[in-house]
Amino acid sequence: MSEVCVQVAARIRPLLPREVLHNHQVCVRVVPGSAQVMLGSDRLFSFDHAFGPTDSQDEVYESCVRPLVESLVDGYNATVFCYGQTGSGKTYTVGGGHLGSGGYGGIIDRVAQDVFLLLGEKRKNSDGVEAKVRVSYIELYKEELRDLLELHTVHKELHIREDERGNTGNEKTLRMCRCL
Ligand SMILES: Nc1ncnc2c1ncn2[C@@H]1O[C@H](COP(=O)(O)OP(=O)(O)OP(=O)(O)O)[C@@H](O)[C@H]1O
Repeated sequence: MSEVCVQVAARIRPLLPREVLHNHQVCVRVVPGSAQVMLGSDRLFSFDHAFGPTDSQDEVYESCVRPLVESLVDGYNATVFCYGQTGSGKTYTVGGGHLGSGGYGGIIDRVAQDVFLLLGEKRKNSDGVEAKVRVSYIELYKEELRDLLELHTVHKELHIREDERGNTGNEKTLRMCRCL
């Protein structure tokens, strides 16, 4: 991983069948062999990584996310933030299908697999290493938070808070932080 703390990757998804059907045209391309994206014929934008319609979930993960997971098990914080207009491919990239289903697995599946793999290696190679893995999966939609791991509390109001130690989370995760 380079020394830069924040990296930005652009991903261009393929046209969807219904877009092809409606004769939509491709208007944005990755400049071959570069991390630049050309909008129309003359507007060039540079990124740390640029992925085109044929680039796989694996390529996105290996270049952008795996190095972060490696840092994570060394004790660093890492965030992957996906941004884009509706239908641009955020869910596909982050959630995707399952890893087993023909390699379409998105970032979440791959991170989950690698976190345990790398922690296992760490435990094997160094004595006394202990790790706790906690997961929360919260949707923020129009100012409302929903706990996606507790579907029966879907309509329950959750609040993001900061505790006296500077931990940020909802009431439940903060309680867990206090227990650690
Ligand atoms: N790289 C890709 N390769 C193939 N299909 C893709 C790719 N990215 C997205 N798609 C398809 O494009 C459609 C829209 O993608 P997706 O649902 O991920 O968008 P989104 O940004 O999450 O939209 P929203 O903000 O509305 O939830 C889906 O049918 C998805 O399968």
